[in-house]
Amino acid sequence: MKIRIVSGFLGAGKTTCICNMLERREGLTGVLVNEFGDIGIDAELIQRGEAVDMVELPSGCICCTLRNDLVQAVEEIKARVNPERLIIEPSGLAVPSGILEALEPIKEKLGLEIEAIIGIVDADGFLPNLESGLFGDFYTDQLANSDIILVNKVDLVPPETLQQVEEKIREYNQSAVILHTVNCRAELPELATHDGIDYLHLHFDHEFDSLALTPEGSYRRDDIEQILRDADEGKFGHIYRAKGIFETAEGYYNFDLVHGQVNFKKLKGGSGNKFIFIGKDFDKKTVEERLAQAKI
Ligand SMILES: Nc1nc2c(ncn2[C@@H]2O[C@H](COP(=O)(O)OP(=O)(O)OP(=O)(O)O)[C@@H](O)[C@H]2O)c(=O)[nH]1
Repeated sequence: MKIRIVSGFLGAGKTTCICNMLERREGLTGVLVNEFGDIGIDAELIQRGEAVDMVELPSGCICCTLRNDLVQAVEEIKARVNPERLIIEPSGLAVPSGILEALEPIKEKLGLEIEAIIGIVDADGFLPNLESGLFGDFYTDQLANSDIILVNKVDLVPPETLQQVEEKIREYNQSAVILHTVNCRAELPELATHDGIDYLHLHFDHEFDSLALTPEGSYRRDDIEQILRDADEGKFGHIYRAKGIFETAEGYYNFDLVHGQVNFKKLKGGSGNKFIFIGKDFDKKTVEERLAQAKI
C-alpha cells in the first residue's frame, strides 16, 4: 500500500489537492483525514460524489497525541480495503515527520511504501506568516520533509513574490521538486521511495484555539460573508482560518477564509451546518452571537 502524505499549513490547499487526485482515479484510493476541530468539514468535501474509503480521525494531532489512532486506522484500512494508495491529510497544524515516525514500526509488516510527501505552500500567505514568527517551526518541518512542494495560489501573487517564496523554501529544502500551481493542479513526478531516512522532528506548541459549531437553521449568505470579513480584520481577535458548510434559502454553501481571501462555493447538498474558526485568543462568544444573528 503506497502512502502519500499531503501536508501544508492551514488553508494552503490540502483538501483541494486531494479532491484533484481523486478525480484522476489512479486506482483504489483510501483517504485518512485528521482535522482540527471535530466536525468533519474536509471529510464531507472530499467524499462528495467519490467512491473512496474515508477514515476520519478525531480532533487532535496525528503527529503527537493521536499516533496510536493513526496506526490503528492505517492497519484497519489495510485489512478492510487494502487500497493501492492511502492519502493522509494531517491537520494544517501537524508535521509530517511525526507521521513518518508513527508509521515506521508497522511499515514492514503492512508493506507500506512511502510514495511521496507533498508539501503545499500558500504563495500569498507564506511570507507574511513566516515573518510573523507565530508559526515558524511548522513551516520548517513541513518544508524540510517534503519531496514535492506545490507553491499554490500563484494566481494571487506577482512574479517577484513567487521568486521570494521559492528562495525562502530553498533555505529549508534544497532537493524537493518545486511546482507552481493554481488549485494544486500538477503532474506529480515519480519519486524514488523513502527508505530509512532520519526525519527531522521538531516539537511545537499546538496551542491553537478553535471554535467548532454545528447549529441548526438556515443563514443569510451575505451576513456570513460580513462575519468572515470582520474576522479577517481582527474584530474578534486573532482568527487565522475559518471554514464551513451552511444552509441558505438557496441551498448549501461551503465557505473558506484564508489570509484575507473569502471564498464561497455552492454545494449540491449538505447534511447540516458546520463552522470552524481557528486562531489564538479570540472572542468565541461574539462569533457565536454574530452567527446566531445571521440566521434567517
Ligand atoms: N485563489 C486561489 N484559491 C485557492 C487555490 N487553491 C485553493 N484555493 C482556495 O483556498 C481555500 C482553502 O483550500 P483548502 O483546500 O480547503 O485548504 P486546506 O489546506 O485543506 O485547509 P485546512 O484543512 O483548513 O488546513 C479554498 O477556498 C480553496 O478553494 C489557488 O490556487 N488559488
